[in-house]
Amino acid sequence: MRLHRNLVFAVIDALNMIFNERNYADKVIEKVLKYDKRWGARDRGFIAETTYEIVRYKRLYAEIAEVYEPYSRANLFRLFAVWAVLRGIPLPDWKQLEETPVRRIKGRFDELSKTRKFRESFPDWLDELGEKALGNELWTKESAALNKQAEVILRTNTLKTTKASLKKALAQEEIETTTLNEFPQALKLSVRKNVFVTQAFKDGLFEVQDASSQLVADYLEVQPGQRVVDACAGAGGKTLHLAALMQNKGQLIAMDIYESKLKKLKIRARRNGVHNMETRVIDSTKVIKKLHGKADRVLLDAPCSGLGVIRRNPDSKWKLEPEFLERIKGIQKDILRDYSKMVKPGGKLVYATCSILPEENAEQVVNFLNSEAGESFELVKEQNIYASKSGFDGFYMALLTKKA
Ligand SMILES: C[S@@+](CC[C@H](N)C(=O)[O-])C[C@H]1O[C@@H](n2cnc3c(N)ncnc32)[C@H](O)[C@@H]1O
Repeated sequence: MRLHRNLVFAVIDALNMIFNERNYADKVIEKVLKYDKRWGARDRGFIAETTYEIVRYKRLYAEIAEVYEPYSRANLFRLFAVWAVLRGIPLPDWKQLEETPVRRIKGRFDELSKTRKFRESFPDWLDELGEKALGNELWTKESAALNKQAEVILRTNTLKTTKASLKKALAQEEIETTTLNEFPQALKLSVRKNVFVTQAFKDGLFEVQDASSQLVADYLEVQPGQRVVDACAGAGGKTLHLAALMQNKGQLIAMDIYESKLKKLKIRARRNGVHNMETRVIDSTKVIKKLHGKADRVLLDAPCSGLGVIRRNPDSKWKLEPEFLERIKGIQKDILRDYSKMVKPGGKLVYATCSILPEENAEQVVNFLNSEAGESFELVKEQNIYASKSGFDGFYMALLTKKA
């Protein structure tokens, strides 16, 4: 591989915005990719993937390069040089890469790789937390799996098409996909491509949604004609799936505390041909109270640490803080206590997170069941999904029923 100056400079700019200015990696990459319209798919892929890789391994590369935050431009080039050397990419004779100590980099890599928190590049507190929560063996595998690039998975929108027809439509647009056995509506891209520009996407034939996430709506066992509440709907990845499972029949109420997210959901719903959904902003407790005892099904896809989806958001390793985890656990507890009241007797509730920490998952459910609000509920089943075992995002889901 030959390194191109303007692409490498774009990576350095992106790293500066992510590490020093603390912007979100996905937003930064979106911005940097707009620098030059002439860049092709391969150039864009280089910028995005190289930036993500250096974000993933920030701690390891910084230890190898012996550089500390905030990173000067010269030090960002040193991080880049570590990435290039470890990949075996020949370094060009640019002045920014002069005097790169290739042998020393390889030596330090071998030494530091013996220690998990350096090898997998996790902050001390998170590495300790992961080991305490999952045990040494599972966390060692999981921390490695969370550093793998996530594949692109699509969910067929069964309101508009079938998986087989979607596969064909995408093939006509030169997008090859394979099916995944345990996921009825999923297609996996054989080669990473921008699927948002396809006609199939514009026609609402699919949404991009990780395979683990596709299990959540199924878990709620919805039926056409029911009243279903998605209480933490966000931009509605799971709401759209619920609408499809309900075959557009019944009432689907999507809620969130952020109106901006629900606005995005409305746009997606239109594209998906969803007609049975309405959105409600949770701007007071009244919004929830109005629905007490009225819902056949309630989905609580709760806000969480996102530890299960680090493959997609590697910068969250560096943004997450112990205080945030404590705060979010409090919110999860409140959500379970307050929103579960919307379930009618005999109805069902799913509590889900994209975290792998028991304290956000099974322990929240146990505490809820032992509380006054939870005494009329029973746990039917629960599932922990680990990236190291499934190859997809880490997730947790629990199905509860309210006694009739
Ligand atoms: C894991 S995300 C939801 C993702 C979404 N269900 C999907 O599939 O695309 C959690 C959502 O909960 C929302 N949220 C945070 N606090 C909340 C609260 N107290 N009540 C309702 N929603 C809340 C966040 O704005 C966020 O959109």
